Amino acid sequence: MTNAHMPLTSEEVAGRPSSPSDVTAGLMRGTELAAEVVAKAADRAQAFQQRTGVQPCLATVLVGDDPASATYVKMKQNRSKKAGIGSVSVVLPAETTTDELVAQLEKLSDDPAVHGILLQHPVPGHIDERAAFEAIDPGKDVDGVTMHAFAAMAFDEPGFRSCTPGGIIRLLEAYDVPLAGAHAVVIGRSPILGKPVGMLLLASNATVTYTHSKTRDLADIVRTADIVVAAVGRANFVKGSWLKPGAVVIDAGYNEGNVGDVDFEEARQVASLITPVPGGVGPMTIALLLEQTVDAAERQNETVQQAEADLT
Ligand SMILES: Nc1nc2c(c(=O)[nH]1)N[C@@H](CN(C=O)c1ccc(C(=O)N[C@@H](CCC(=O)O)C(=O)O)cc1)CN2
Repeated sequence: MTNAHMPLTSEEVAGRPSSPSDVTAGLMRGTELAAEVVAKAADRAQAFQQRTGVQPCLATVLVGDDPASATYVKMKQNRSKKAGIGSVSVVLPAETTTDELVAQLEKLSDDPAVHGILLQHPVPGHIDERAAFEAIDPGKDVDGVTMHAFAAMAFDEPGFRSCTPGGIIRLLEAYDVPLAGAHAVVIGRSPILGKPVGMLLLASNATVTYTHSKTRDLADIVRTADIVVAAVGRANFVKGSWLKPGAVVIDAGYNEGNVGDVDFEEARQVASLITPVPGGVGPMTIALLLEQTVDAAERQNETVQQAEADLT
């Protein structure tokens, strides 16, 4: 672990009051780790462009006018640009049909100038989101949302990881959190977060318990966890009293107003390490997206080179 990954004490958290009697968790600083990941991706993007004359390119697809989704897409485009990654923006009206969206994603999948595709979740309710995700070429699924990516995560095979889950694992590794044999409790079972993060933890030999809105005695189960991943989508849902002293708490919530799924003030007095919101998991999501876009460009270029070599 580099100095940049040393946990912050509460005293270092700008704007947060602390008292000498506080027993507080160290902070897992996603912003700093994400900056390192993005800097490396930017170097690779530049080297790729110098070598091939082609700029790695991410296509973002936004359906409808949800302001939060529009903000996240803008953040992804801005950070791509800063990292020397090109972006193509597709914005579709809220009344877009599943067939129209699928056609658009297939078109981007066939476009050799596009290396990665991101469909912003959630799409409007009338759209079959699974059908839309599956229209993304698995080789361009840099957001790790296709069944192909999920199977690769489940079988611990190389492939693109779902970005938030992949970012969470990188944070745990950077802070030397032992995963093998640890009991990880995942709260939430969404296809982009809860389900894949459990698969990745399992691949790292953690013992994983999935919980969700219908789980009985949730607090009692959470209290047995060495690692808690809160991905439930409800602001301040996880209370300090639910935590085992010394637990590592990953708050993957992104509720309105930059509020996480964990009651931070309570949890930090019980946990050993905790991700803040903002500044924890969120920045890692975008960092993984950019890193995987460069991976995709490199892999696609190798495939083209190989095909050309096979022809000669
Ligand atoms: N196709 C996808 N859709 C969605 C994903 C995803 O990974 N793929 N994740 C979420 C939202 N999300 C990205 O889309 C996201 C949410 C929050 C952040 C973030 O960095 N938040 C900051 C605070 C915001 C700010 O700086 O203004 C933080 O936590 O520090 C990034 C990405 C749903 N949809």
